[in-house]
Amino acid sequence: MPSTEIAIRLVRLPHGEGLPLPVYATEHAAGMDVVSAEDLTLAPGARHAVATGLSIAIPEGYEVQVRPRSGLALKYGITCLNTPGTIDADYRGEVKVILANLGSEPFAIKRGERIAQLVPAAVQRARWDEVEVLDETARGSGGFGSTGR
Ligand SMILES: O=c1ccn([C@H]2C[C@H](O)[C@@H](COP(=O)(O)OP(=O)(O)OP(=O)(O)O)O2)c(=O)[nH]1
Ligand SMILES: [Mg+2]
Repeated sequence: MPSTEIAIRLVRLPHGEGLPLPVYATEHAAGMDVVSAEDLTLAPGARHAVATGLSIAIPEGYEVQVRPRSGLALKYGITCLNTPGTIDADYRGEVKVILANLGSEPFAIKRGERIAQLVPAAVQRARWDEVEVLDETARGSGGFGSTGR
C-alpha cells in the first residue's frame, strides 16, 4: 500500500540551530523522533516542558501527536505526561515535549537526545446534533468493566 505524505512547514528557532530535524528512524516508522534542544535533569516525580527548538505550521485538517518513546518509558519511567500531546494546526509557538519522570532515579537528558516521537494525523472534526433521546443499544449505559474483567 503506498504511503501518503503531507508537507509541514517548519522553522528552526535560534536555540535549535545545529540539531537534526525530526526523522523516521526506520522505513515504516509511524513517528519521527524529535530531540531535546536543552540539557536538563528530571528528578523522580518531576515534569518539564522540554524545548525542541522547532515551530511548525501543520496544514489545516491535520494535527501532530507527541508521543513517548517506549524504551525511555520502560527502562527509565520517562513519559509524555499528556500523551498523546496535541499540536494544533493553528499553533505557531515552539513545539514542547512535556516529559515526566515516573521512575525512581533522576534522569539526565542531553541536548540532541531523542525524547519523543511526532505522529502527524488527520483530524476529524464534528458538530453537536442535540436530541431529546438517544437510540437504544444492547450495551446501553453499561461501561467501565460491565463486560467483565
Ligand atoms: O505536548 C504538547 C502539547 C501542546 N503543545 C502546544 C501546541 C498546542 O497546539 C498548544 C495547546 O495545547 P493543548 O490544547 O493541549 O493545551 P491547553 O492547555 O488546552 O492550552 P490552550 O489553552 O493554549 O489550547 O500547546 C505542545 O507544544 N506540546
Ligand atoms: Mg487547548
